[in-house]
Amino acid sequence: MPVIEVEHLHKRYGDKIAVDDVSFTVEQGEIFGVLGPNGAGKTTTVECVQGLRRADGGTVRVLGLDPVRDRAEVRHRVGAQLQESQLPDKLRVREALDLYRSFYRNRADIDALLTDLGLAEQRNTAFHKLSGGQKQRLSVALALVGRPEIAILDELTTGLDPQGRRDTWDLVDSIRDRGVTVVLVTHFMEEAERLCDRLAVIDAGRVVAIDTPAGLLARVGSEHRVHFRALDPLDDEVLTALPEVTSVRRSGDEVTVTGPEEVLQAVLGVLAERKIRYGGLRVDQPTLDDAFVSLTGRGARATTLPTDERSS
Ligand SMILES: Nc1ncnc2c1ncn2[C@@H]1O[C@H](COP(=O)(O)OP(=O)(O)OP(=O)(O)O)[C@@H](O)[C@H]1O
Repeated sequence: MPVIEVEHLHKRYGDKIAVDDVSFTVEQGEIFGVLGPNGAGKTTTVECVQGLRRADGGTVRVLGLDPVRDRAEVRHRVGAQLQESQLPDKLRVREALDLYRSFYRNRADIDALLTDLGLAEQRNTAFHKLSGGQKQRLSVALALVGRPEIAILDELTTGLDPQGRRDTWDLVDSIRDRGVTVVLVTHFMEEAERLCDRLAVIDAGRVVAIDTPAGLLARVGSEHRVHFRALDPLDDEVLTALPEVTSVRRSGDEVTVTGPEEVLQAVLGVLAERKIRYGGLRVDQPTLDDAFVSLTGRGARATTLPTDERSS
């Protein structure tokens, strides 16, 4: 059963079209990703879902409600992550949770939440003394303090180190395990691949694909790329003659061979057979980055708009 239904959402800021035409549904209990480069319209889309912005066209239903007209009800049932700067420096972790809890009809057990989010030891720590990862966990805790049915997490791991990012991913899994539907806004491919059941890829205000991570990968095919440096003379034909090889590229003694999953074994076999020494062996598998590039014609981390347009 869908808990969020967005149909032909359109939103402008003055003359600027932030969201052109976006449609998707989110099913109960899933982690749904909204993925796209900076300026694609992700935040505007989820702000319309939360009822924080009024759409200029299309319809949005959340738990069967109109998020603008039924804002009060939606606020109780949809938890959203706060931006860091929205908390005063001196506010302590426990105080922040107590305060935000008082806004909600359904109230989470704060001690259990602190333990679950690994913040029990920081309960009396002032906000400005928390590390980046702890601040991030607190913002997630604040999104959960009203025991929401849906949690919207926007750019959750931006600014975290790799360990902090992995910890946060485990946290998102555990939120879903509590039965909460998660909408995750991100421009990190790896994050989307690791966490999301399905995702909408948004580019320049439009949905370019909605699929599972595996489904998106399948769209770019399953070509693997084997890179190595040939330390002995090697004729390209030795490689192109292999049935597993679809292409061979050379740059000096650097060789890149593409083919299906079996291409690595085939290449290693022929190098061993001909006693050709090699170094720097590396294999690239297709990633969501490749899927993104093939869907949109550019990398996910690229900014889509020139600076002057983004500042308007
Ligand atoms: N309040 C606003 N007034 C004018 N333009 C805005 C406003 N908020 C966003 N925009 C513009 O609308 C477009 C979509 O912005 P939005 O923040 O929704 O994208 P995003 O995909 O979330 O980007 P990011 O990953 O950078 O947060 C961008 O071009 C942005 O500059």
